[in-house]
Amino acid sequence: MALLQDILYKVSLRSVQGNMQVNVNDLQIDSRKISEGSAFIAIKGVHVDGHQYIDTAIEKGATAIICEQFPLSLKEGITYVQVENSGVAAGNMSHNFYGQPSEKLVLVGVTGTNGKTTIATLLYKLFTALGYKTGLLSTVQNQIGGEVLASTHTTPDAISVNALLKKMVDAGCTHAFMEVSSHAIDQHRISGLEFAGGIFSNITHDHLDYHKTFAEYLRVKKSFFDGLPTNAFAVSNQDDKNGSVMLQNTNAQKYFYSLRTLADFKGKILENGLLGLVMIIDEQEVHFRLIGEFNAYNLLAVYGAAICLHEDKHEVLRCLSVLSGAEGRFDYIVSPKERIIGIVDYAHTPDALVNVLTTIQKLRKGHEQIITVVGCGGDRDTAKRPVMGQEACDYSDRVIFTSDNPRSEDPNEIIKQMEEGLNTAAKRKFISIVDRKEAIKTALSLAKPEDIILIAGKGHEKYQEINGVKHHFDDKEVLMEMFELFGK
Ligand SMILES: CC(=O)N[C@H]1[C@@H](OP(=O)(O)OP(=O)(O)OC[C@H]2O[C@@H](n3ccc(=O)[nH]c3=O)[C@H](O)[C@@H]2O)O[C@H](CO)[C@@H](O)[C@@H]1O[C@H](C)C(=O)N[C@@H](C)C(=O)N[C@H](CCC(=O)O)C(=O)O
Ligand SMILES: Nc1ncnc2c1ncn2[C@@H]1O[C@H](COP(=O)(O)OP(=O)(O)OP(=O)(O)O)[C@@H](O)[C@H]1O
Ligand SMILES: N[C@H](CCC[C@H](N)C(=O)O)C(=O)O
Ligand SMILES: [Mg+2]
Repeated sequence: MALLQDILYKVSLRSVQGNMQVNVNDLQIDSRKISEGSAFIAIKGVHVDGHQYIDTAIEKGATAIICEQFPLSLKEGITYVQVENSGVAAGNMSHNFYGQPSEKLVLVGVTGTNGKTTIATLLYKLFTALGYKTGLLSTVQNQIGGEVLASTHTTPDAISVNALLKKMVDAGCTHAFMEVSSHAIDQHRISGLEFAGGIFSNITHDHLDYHKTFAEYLRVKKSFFDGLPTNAFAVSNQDDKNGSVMLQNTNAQKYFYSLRTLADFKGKILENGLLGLVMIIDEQEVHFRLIGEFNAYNLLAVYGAAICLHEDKHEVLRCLSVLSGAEGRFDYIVSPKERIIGIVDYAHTPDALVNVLTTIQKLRKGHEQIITVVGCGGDRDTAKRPVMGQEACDYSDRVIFTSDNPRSEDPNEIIKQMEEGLNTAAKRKFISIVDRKEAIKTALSLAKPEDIILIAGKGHEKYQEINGVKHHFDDKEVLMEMFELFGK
């Protein structure tokens, strides 16, 4: 519980009608979650305008309304606060309501098209291994020390972020690592948070359904770094075309990592195989369990951030060398009899798919076929579908197009779009099987001893979302079931 006036600290107000000294029991951006004595923040969303739920919120017990426009008629006994931007207000108000939790621990945000979960999870594991009680907000799961909480978003809404950070503070966490998605930046889910540092992984094609242009996607990602304070650090990828642009206007202390040129955190790959990576980092040779060049970048980002947080370099590398990555990222199993390698990976962008497939190509000894099972999510960027379709065929011997999470779309239509524009060579390699289980089964039936099967796009996900219903589905579980069924 807090005074409305206090939780409006730092919020840009336009006008107020009613009493600012009222107690607020709870803060909500969703009228469906309102209880007695709540404050309701009306946000203009992608689908509907929260302002149309103001009266419903009052009927359910809201006593304070925060909005960008006052309703035509104001109700007696209710405090109405007009703000410049409801999304930004939600961020700042949540921060105040939950007692400024981000200022009570070291909070580091990770942004970029690919690698956020891997980097944030590695940082969580690293700092836990270094002896700190640590929190994590990620696509796969949220963690408060050892306690695991289900995750619904890559970056939760402002209220949930602050509620979770408060739980971390109350549980004694000193550090928290969180993914910062472009949707979250754009929707101000991170407004008001005090970051000790920010990390940039890379930026490639994704989410153009939402951001419309690549320039806008880049601008949104960059605004995270523009907003960092002077005492924070910003660690960026020197080898990404936009790695420098990202930090161009930040006030934070700038650092770069690179595998190719001189940089604050310079790495070199000596070996890259199924057993992991051998790298030289800061003149020290280290063996890591993670696979592929893209993970060498993730490891450098993690190393750089740990050094910025004043951890001992030898200790950091020693702890990092034994860590595994995040669930469902290059997760592989070898079949017992025919030594077929099944890889489950979360590659759901063109860049990630090429990275994972080129990594697999480098791992093969020569004769093995690469069989890829891949789909694209519904209600998401449609432009990436034909690109991912072509790439899968370019880098594999056989490809099975299937469903990812169709959501509200017809999965056959999505597959059709993946097939569009395939070149002649690609057309000879693919078949389409809409049922994902059948697709994986077919991949197994095609596989000869020692072949490599990549099942891309869903990684750790334990469901398939079809028309608003999440049905249990686990790529790794199905893969193991098929290994057994075929006795391979
Ligand atoms: C497209 C998108 O990002 N949508 C997010 C957005 O919802 P929205 O703008 O569609 O909300 P809306 O339905 O238009 O409603 C507007 C407002 O009215 C309120 N409302 C609505 C109905 C009602 O009866 N009463 C009411 O008060 C809503 O609570 C909301 O505040 O704001 C909501 C609250 O924060 C999010 O839960 C929701 O995430 C949806 C479920 C989603 O799927 N988002 C994905 C795309 C996403 O955010 N992904 C990124 C990761 C992407 C990546 O990096 O790969 C993520 O961070 O998870
Ligand atoms: N640094 C990287 N560069 C390019 N691709 C990567 C990198 N790290 C991981 N990948 C690929 O991208 C996939 C997703 O990785 P990860 O889950 O770490 O990214 P993310 O940014 O958290 O994704 P999301 O936006 O869905 O939260 C991996 O399964 C792998 O195929
Ligand atoms: N965070 C990403 C996850 C995509 C995962 C993929 N399996 C899909 O459903 O498209 C998103 O919400 O766009
Ligand atoms: Mg993620």
